[in-house]
Amino acid sequence: MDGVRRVVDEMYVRVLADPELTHFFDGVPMEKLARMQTEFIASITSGDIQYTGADLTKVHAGRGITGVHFSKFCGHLTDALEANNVSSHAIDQVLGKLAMYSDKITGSSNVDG
Ligand code: HEM
Repeated sequence: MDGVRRVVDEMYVRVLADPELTHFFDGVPMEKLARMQTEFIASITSGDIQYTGADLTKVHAGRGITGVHFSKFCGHLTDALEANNVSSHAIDQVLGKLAMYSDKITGSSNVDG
């Protein structure tokens, strides 16, 4: 969990510095978000951890998140994983799992992605 948390913190530094993504996080309690995101990523990469946060479809609905935003977000995660010396094989596995959630994240705004 500590390793995942390091990666997640680094990812959100990059996401918040991205002019196309930062406004989505205005007013969002980032400490709680980082905690839940850590739990979520840990849960999809290890069978021992259970995600206890909000339903991903509900929490992202109505925010106007497109496939382009989703891809950029995953790009920042990739950079954060690389910066923490995660192997490219393991990175591919994480990205492959996350790709399965893209419909939940982008919802009905998935028009251009
Ligand atoms: C693989 C992609 C993604 C995953 C796995 C993911 C996962 C999560 C998780 C676990 C939460 C916390 C839920 C809770 O508080 O219980 C969350 C919240 C949030 N996500 Fe995502 N997310 C993804 C992509 C995105 C993208 C691309 C955006 C916007 C560009 C985004 C914007 C948000 C916002 C604004 C919240 C905070 C909601 C709130 O607390 O009010 N997410 N996400």
